Amino acid sequence: MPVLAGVALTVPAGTGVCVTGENGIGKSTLLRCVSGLQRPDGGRIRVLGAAPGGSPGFWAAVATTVEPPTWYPGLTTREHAELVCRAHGQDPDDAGVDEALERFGLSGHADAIPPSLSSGQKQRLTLALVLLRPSTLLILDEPEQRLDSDGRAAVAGMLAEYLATGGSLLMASHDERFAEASGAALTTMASLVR
Ligand SMILES: Nc1ncnc2c1ncn2[C@@H]1O[C@H](COP(=O)(O)OP(=O)(O)OP(=O)(O)O)[C@@H](O)[C@H]1O
Repeated sequence: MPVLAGVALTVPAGTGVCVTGENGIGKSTLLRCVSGLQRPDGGRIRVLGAAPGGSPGFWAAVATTVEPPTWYPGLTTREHAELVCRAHGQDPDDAGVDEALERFGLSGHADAIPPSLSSGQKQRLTLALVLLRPSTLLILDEPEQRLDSDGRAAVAGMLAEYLATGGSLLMASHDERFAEASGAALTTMASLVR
């Protein structure tokens, strides 16, 4: 049985869209297809003018948390952030690794390895890493999950800042207040079916 049928969605450049809807309705499947991590049986998906996922250029422009992160054995929180910066051609100091860890409340855990962090701290690190690297489009699956209320407010503010500086955002969320605070337009999964 198809999960998604007749779904149409456009995210204009420089805007944010948040898809809401009940458990199992297909939000993650949609984000996986848009990220090129899952291939639909039919239909057409264009991301930044091309098919998703097929080129290094796509992954240079698109930062996503749709796929759960895996951690490098023995590398600390700070080293993960430095690695992400270097992989994207940024000097970690210029990119503001320490500031990013501070913003995400991870300064005290900079020298810890990610598996030792709490689930909410791991989610903070995951978001810190996608926001630290340069990108044109963020694709986030329930970024608010496992965050406390201060963390949600802080991340919503950072997403609003990302949009204000020209980025585009597609996310799924169960928290409408969080999505609104991030500056994303809310749309229900059901309303996307034509
Ligand atoms: N790997 C898989 N194999 C088979 N079916 C899957 C798989 N992943 C998801 N599904 C099914 O696809 C449907 C949509 O799941 P999806 O994860 O996209 O929903 P969702 O809207 O993101 O849900 P949630 O709000 O719980 O995160 C569900 O019926 C689910 O059972």
